[in-house]
Amino acid sequence: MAPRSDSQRVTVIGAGVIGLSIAVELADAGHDVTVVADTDTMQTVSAVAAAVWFPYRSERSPMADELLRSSFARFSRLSTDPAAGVEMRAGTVVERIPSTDRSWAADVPGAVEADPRLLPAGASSGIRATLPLVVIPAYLPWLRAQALSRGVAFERRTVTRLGELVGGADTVVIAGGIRGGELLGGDADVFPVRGQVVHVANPGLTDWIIDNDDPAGVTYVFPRRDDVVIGGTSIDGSWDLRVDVDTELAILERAAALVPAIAGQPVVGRAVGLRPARPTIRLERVTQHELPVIAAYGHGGAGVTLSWGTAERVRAMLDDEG
Ligand SMILES: Cc1cc2nc3c(=O)[nH]c(=O)nc-3n(C[C@H](O)[C@H](O)[C@H](O)COP(=O)(O)OP(=O)(O)OC[C@H]3O[C@@H](n4cnc5c(N)ncnc54)[C@H](O)[C@@H]3O)c2cc1C
Repeated sequence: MAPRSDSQRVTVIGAGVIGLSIAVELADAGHDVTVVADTDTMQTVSAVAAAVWFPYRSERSPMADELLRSSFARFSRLSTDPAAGVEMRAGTVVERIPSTDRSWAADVPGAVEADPRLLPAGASSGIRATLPLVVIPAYLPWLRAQALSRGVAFERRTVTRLGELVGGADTVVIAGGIRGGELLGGDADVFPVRGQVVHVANPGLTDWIIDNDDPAGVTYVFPRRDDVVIGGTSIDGSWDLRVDVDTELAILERAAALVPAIAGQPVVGRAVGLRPARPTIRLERVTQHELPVIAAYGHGGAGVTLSWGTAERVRAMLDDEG
């Protein structure tokens, strides 16, 4: 895009899915973007994500619904580019509690009531839907390459205080995930929700299944290309990043009960990540700092799901007030 007269120098702190999406979006809008991060993208929480478009453990509100919608539309478009690693895949969301929120399905084309005969024992209902499934090992490198091809610069370091960036940036966007509040004087509302996953070889599955209210523990099976991501756990307040062997065995057992083809498949990977949870996503201008700041963190278990909507909001904030 041609340089614009009101182009800003923007430093984005964070190279997870939120920071990278924002960087691409702002570069597309003609801004001069630098991403500063102290973790390689493939070592972030984003690299642990399963990752299907679904509003798990994140704010539900009209604003969040808008982020969901715009991200869905963007991922749908990206699914036509095989290099991006986004695939539209059919699957089932199992419901065990009659009051389960199913408002997310309102904007999903073709979402229908699941055939009760195909649901696991104990399910009260379910939804069949075709959703974006983001193959993270392909998608995150692709996203970073998209940023680089738009002229985004990358720096690998820790930002210890915002004052360091004065003179080099007109606006700072904080996309620091679980650490998002640290540079803003702390944020007591952010907390980790520990998630553990195991990857097994893909026996030829394409359909995904989510059974979040399985009484034995949250269970999901997301076939990617060569492997299948199986989860999981959802432990509020736990900072423990170690893979727990007993937890892994229990996850495999629950998943095999749900999808028998999983049984006996070789384990090819395992991971633990801390979802950056917050009662509300922090997506706003923050004043009274050394330079203009936009906060963009606290996406819980839906950072991939909400990423493009978040990036579009940040772009609008810069354009409206830049
Ligand atoms: C097991 C599991 C399964 C999940 N499944 C899904 C799913 O199916 N769908 C979905 O949408 N989401 C899913 N999620 C949630 C998703 O992974 C997160 O919401 C998302 O990754 C958050 O992205 P982020 O960019 O905000 O943070 P992160 O990926 O954590 O990135 C934070 C970045 O900020 C940088 N940083 C922070 N502070 C500083 C600083 N001071 N200086 C320099 N750099 C800094 C870090 O280095 C890093 O680059 C899952 C999460 C887990 C753990």
